[in-house]
Amino acid sequence: MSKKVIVALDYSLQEAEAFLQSFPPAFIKVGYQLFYEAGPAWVAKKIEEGYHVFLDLKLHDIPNTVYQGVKTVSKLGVDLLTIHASGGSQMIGRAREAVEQTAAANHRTKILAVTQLTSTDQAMLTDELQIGTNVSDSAIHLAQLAQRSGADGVICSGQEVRAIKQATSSEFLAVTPGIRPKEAGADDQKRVVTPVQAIERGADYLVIGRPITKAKDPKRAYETILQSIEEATT
Ligand SMILES: O=c1ccn([C@@H]2O[C@H](COP(=O)(O)O)[C@@H](O)[C@H]2O)c(=O)[nH]1
Repeated sequence: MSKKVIVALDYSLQEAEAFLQSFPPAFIKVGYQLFYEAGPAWVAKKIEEGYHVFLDLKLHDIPNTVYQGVKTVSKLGVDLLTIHASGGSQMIGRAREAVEQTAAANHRTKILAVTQLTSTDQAMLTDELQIGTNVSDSAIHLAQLAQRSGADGVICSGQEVRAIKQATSSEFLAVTPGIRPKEAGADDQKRVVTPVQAIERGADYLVIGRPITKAKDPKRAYETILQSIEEATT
């Protein structure tokens, strides 16, 4: 069960190392802040040490540029890598081609396509971005596009995970950030659910950052979340 919760290490390199010394989760997410400072060699070292790594680079560019970038980073052996679904079918297809080409005998990086960021709400989609669809409908549409184009799964809010599983398939991965235990504040997240809600709606992995990393006792916060999931599923 502990592999279900991916801890987002939105930290400097020094902070990340200190965190992992005090409490090593099985699955870690490396985003811009840590990757830009620590670099690919650090990620490769963590994989060698036994961590499962989700590299959250949210690539979004022309198909060839994404292909070249994915080819380079997937050689590291990360489990999960993000691109944006809104990059379109060709871009997603090229990302899939890249991970197929760099796959080892027993390992292939899985491509996850970001649907609508969990920090986006309806008002932002309509008023700022001038996209005239419902935010959940848009996430479902992008998930179907991602599946058709070769992604292994999506990043979505727990609010849409059930509908996305129905519109795609149970094997198509749904990875959900925007997770907030009841007692935690939402911060900049808009489409949030609790850990138990995400699991009950069918999420394959939960991505959790600040409710763990900013807690007074991160290990305890992590274990409390795992326990709540365990209790809800047994
Ligand atoms: O739609 C998305 C895509 C990615 N994220 C990432 O997940 C974590 C969430 O951190 P919290 O501190 O638990 O809010 C963060 O690293 C984001 O970059 C997301 O939140 N939403």
